[in-house]
Amino acid sequence: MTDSHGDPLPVSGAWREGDPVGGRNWFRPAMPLGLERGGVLPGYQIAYETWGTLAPDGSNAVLVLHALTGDSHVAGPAGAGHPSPGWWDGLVGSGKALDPARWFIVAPNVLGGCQGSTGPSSAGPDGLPWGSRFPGLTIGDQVAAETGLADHLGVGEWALVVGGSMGGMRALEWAVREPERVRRLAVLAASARSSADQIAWTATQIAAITSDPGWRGGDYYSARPGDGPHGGLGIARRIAHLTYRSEPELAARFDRRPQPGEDPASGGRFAVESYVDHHAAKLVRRFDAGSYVRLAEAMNLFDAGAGRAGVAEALRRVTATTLVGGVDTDRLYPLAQQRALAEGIRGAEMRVISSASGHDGFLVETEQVAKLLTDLLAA
Ligand SMILES: CC(=O)SCCNC(=O)CCNC(=O)[C@H](O)C(C)(C)COP(=O)(O)OP(=O)(O)OC[C@H]1O[C@@H](n2cnc3c(N)ncnc32)[C@H](O)[C@@H]1OP(=O)(O)O
Ligand SMILES: N[C@@H](CCO)C(=O)O
Repeated sequence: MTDSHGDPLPVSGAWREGDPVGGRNWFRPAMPLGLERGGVLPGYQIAYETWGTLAPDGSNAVLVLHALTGDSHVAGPAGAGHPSPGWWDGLVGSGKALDPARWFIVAPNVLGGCQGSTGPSSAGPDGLPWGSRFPGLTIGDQVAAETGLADHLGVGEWALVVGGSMGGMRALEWAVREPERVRRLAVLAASARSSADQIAWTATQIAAITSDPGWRGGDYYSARPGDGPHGGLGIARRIAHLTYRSEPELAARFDRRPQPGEDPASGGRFAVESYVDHHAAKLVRRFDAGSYVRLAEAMNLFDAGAGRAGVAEALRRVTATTLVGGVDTDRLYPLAQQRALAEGIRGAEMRVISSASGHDGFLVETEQVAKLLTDLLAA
């Protein structure tokens, strides 16, 4: 099976020998998953990694939920089956905020993703890639799959559920849907429902992918290598990446400088152009366009208040000790959205992460996030 670049998908990577703290496992429930938008998903799997050991009384389990293009590899180096190094390496490990000596840390790859969990690039019931037949998912469906994983692992109640961005949506959904199973909650750089601005940015990214002739209606997996919608996926990433960073940061880092050795006036690139090209190329090498579209749709549909008499009512269900974090320069999920979340959840505390990096601040400012989690875990 190939990705949108025509390269083999990194879906079958086994646990790497020598990984100091983690291993990847698969949860394959026997029951199909009924979906909120209709239909069922038969025979799915959730890839996950764990660090540490579940305490006999089950009190030390921590669920870490990744963002749009993240994966189960929260910590540790890149390697076979892990195209990127751990995205929160500064937070998980000996002496860190989430120390495996104390906590049993679980990180699943999201349902619909492409890093081990079932998604559009996975084989469907007939053995062929799901492609366009892969059903539309919601954040609620993804959390439902994760509750199955929690049952499988013997985790009745999470000591902490934490996530940023799309991971923050899932963390919030967990605390609203399963309040008795979430003792502490950390929602970072997210909101209770996707805003018009977020929907528009995401829809534009989806359009970039689906208008690439290589998309083939979502059924490009048997195209010859290199013939998938990698151009469209790269444009989607360029758009997304700019929303993840801040304007002052780009000005300070790149200004109008040309990329070394290139002249923008003669067909060369500005340094900032080369920077977004680089991030596009990197994502295209490690991510599947079909997953990007399905996950982006789920984010756009997210509204914690849907079917629950509105956001205020939904947030009232949360019983977890809650910390909401936002990044002061986040132009995609502005602070006002996290403030509203913190106001709506009983007893929740609001923390502001100071960063030049915009939305990506929740990934970059690991020291501040570590402090936030350490404080919450001490509560
Ligand atoms: C929670 C999650 O699930 S998120 C998933 C995790 N990973 C990703 O999303 C990967 C995409 N990257 C990102 O989102 C961000 O880069 C982060 C948050 C991971 C890291 O942010 P930062 O440390 O600030 O990195 P920054 O945005 O400056 O990018 C650095 C890269 O740009 C490259 N770069 C910088 N300037 C230029 C330039 N002018 N031309 C080309 N490349 C450039 C660097 O060489 C570096 O490359 P590398 O990442 O291949 O080593
Ligand atoms: N850089 C992150 C940000 C999304 O919130 C990602 O790609 O998942």
